[in-house]
Amino acid sequence: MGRMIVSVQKSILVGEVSAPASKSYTHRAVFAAALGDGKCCLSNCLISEDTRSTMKACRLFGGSFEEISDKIYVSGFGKRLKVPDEIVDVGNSGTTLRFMTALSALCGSEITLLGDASLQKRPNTPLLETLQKMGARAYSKNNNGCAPLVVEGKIKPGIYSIDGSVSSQFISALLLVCPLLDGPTELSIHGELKSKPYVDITMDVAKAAGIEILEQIEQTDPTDPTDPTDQNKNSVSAKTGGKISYKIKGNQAYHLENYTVPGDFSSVSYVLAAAAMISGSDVDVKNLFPSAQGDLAIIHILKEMGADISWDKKEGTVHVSNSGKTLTGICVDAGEIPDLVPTLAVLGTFSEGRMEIKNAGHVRFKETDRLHAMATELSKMGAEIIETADGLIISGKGGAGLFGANLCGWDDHRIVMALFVAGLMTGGTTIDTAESVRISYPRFFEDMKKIGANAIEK
Ligand SMILES: O=C(O)C1=C[C@@H](OP(=O)(O)O)[C@@H](O)[C@H](O)C1
Ligand SMILES: C=C(OP(=O)(O)O)C(=O)O
Repeated sequence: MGRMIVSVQKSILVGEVSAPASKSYTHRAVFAAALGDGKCCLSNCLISEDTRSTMKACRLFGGSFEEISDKIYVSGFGKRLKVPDEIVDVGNSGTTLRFMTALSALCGSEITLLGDASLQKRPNTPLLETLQKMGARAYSKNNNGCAPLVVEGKIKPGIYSIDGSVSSQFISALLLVCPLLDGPTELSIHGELKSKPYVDITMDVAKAAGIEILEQIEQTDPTDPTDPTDQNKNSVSAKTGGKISYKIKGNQAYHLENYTVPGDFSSVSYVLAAAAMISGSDVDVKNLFPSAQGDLAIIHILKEMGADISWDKKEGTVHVSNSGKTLTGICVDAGEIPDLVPTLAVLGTFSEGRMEIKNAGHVRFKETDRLHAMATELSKMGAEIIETADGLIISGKGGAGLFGANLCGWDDHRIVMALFVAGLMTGGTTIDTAESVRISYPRFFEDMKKIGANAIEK
C-alpha cells in the first residue's frame, strides 16, 4: 500500500453517517467462530487490515473464512488445530498477536509469531511468563519481550496469576483459549487491570458462543464502578476497584452460529468530537447500540465538556451538534479507555481551560507512543501541552492562537484520525501516513467527506 498524505481545511459537519463495525468485537467473533467446529455467519463485520490479520492467522491453524460484503462465513477448526506450516505474521495487530500466541500454546509444536516494525516494539512479557507457568515454552526471540515470539509445548489447566497493568489483551487471550483445556483454570489479576472493558467484550462474545467464564471482583473500592462520570469532581473515572479473578471451566466447546457485530465507539469518537466542537455542525451517527465497549464513555465525556449530544439507545443513534459554544476542559481517567486518548488530546487543545488525561501510561504501548505523538504533533499547531509520565495536561485556549501545520501521523491510524479532527478546526493542515486508517476504519475519509469535511488525499 502506497503512502498517503491527507490535507484538510476548516469544515462544518452536517448529515448522517453509520458507525463502522467494532474492531474488537470482530476480532473476537472471528476467533470464537474459528474455535468452534461448525459453520458460522458473522454479520456487520469490520473488514479492515487488523481483522484480516486475525482471519489470515486463523487460516494457518485450519479455519476458513469467506468475506461477502460485511459478512464473514466461517468454518472453524474446533479442537482439530492444525500446526501452522509458516511463521504466523500478524502485521500491525496487537490483538491478533496476543490471541494467536495463546492459541499456539494449545498446539504442542514450535510456532513462531511475527509482526511489523511497530508491533516488534510492543511488550508481551506478562503473557509469555504466564504461558511458561502454565507449562508451555514461550519466549521472545530477541529476549526483549517483543515479537518475534516463539511458543512450544502445551499449557495445562490450574491456578495462575497475571499482571494486568500492561495490556488487557493478555487476559482476553487466555480467557479465550482456557475453556478448551481439559480441566478448570483460575486466573487472578495482579496490578491494576488496565483497559478492563476489553475483557468484558471478550466475555460478551465468549458467552454468545456458549462459553462459561465466571468473573469475581472482590470489592475494595466503595465508588460505583458502573457510572463512569463523577460530576462533583469534574472528572471522568471508569476505574473498577477490587481484586479481579476469572474462573474458567475446562472441556468447553465454542458454538457461535449467527452473530452481529455492534458499531465501534472508538472509531466514531473522531466524528463525534469534531461535530461537538465545530460551530454550525449537526450530525447523526447510526449503528450505535449499547454493548460492552468502554469507549462509549466518549458520549459522557463530551456531555461533561458541555457538548450538545444525546444517544437514543433503542434507535442506535447519537445526535451531536454545536450552535456556537466552546467546550470546557475536564479531567479524564483513561485507564479503561486508552483508545480515546488521541481524541481527548484534540478535544482538550480546542477547549477552554485545563484538560488533564491521567492513568494512561499503557497508551505508550500502542502502535506508537501515543502520549508522545499527540504532544509532539499538537505542539506544532501551537497547543500548550505537557506530557506527564502517564498522561497529558493541556492548557486549552478555546482555539485561540492555534494554526494549521504539516503533521506526522506516526503510521498510526488513531493518531491520523485524531489529527484530522484538529485539522478540521484549524484548516491548512496536512497529515502523512494517512493510509494507516485502513487498520481500523478504512472508510474514514469517505465518511468524513460525506458529512462535509473538506479534505483531499494524495
Ligand atoms: O482487546 C482489544 O480489542 C483491545 C484492547 C486495548 O488494548 P490494551 O488492553 O493493550 O490496552 C485497546 O487499546 C486495543 O485497541 C484493542
Ligand atoms: C492498539 C490498538 O489495537 P491493537 O492493540 O490490536 O494493535 C488500536 O486499535 O488502537
